[in-house]
Amino acid sequence: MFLQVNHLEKVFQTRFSKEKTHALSDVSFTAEQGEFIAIMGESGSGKTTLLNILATLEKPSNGDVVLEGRQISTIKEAGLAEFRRDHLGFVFQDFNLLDTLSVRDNIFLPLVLARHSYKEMAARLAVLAPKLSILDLLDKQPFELSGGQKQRVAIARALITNPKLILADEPTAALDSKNSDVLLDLFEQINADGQTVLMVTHSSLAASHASRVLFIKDGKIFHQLYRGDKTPRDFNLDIMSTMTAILGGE
Ligand SMILES: Nc1ncnc2c1ncn2[C@@H]1O[C@H](COP(=O)(O)OP(=O)(O)OP(=O)(O)O)[C@@H](O)[C@H]1O
Repeated sequence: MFLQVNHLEKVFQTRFSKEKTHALSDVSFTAEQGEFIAIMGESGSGKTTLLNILATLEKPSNGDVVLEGRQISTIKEAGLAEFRRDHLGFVFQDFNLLDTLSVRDNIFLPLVLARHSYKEMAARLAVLAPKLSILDLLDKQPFELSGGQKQRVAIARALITNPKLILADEPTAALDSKNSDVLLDLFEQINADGQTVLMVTHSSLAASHASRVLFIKDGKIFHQLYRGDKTPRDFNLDIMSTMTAILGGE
């Protein structure tokens, strides 16, 4: 099994108050390599917390995550940056591009940190840039780009290391429908190449491109839907009715 998430629990307690928040109470699921999974649930249901635990940015209060046989909570603090760099790709809502670097150097950054040669970086970018339609943006600075362009650059940066697991938090939130479609098509293509995508989204339209949708409610997996041979349009209707059931408290 590529990814196993076992009984994750996360309790937040702020230093100044005794009040505890159970962000996750018991989340378990598994994922095969090459799946495209969307995670949905109402605001505050724990989606970002789940993604942050998978990203090794937060530690669970209980439970564990096993990625390709490796229990990620046992990785020492000193090894975490390297683990993230070598195994994970991140696509977040705020693009986190560095304005002092060109677009090309922003994309190369993870590979520079991993000490890859310029030749190798250029070869990988030559494959990715046309797919993301960013060839003519490479010499610009991030502040010269539109939101959709920045997002595509951030995606190139996430993909350039060829990560097996891509974690995306609301990747279409800042995009118009055309750019959202480009991004979602790309995620579908990535899956065909064997990479696994886990995407948190509020958009049923975005989720309808996934092969499976997990719904979180009260800190647990409330329901899951498989796309099967449904078109995104039909799958979208199923997703919307499940969301209505969750919001309606049925
Ligand atoms: N660092 C933190 N300290 C304390 N409480 C937190 C922290 N991070 C999240 N929480 C709480 O945990 C719960 C789950 O938050 P989380 O951000 O995971 O939800 P979400 O489903 O991603 O929400 P949204 O859809 O609004 O982004 C919320 O009640 C939130 O207030």
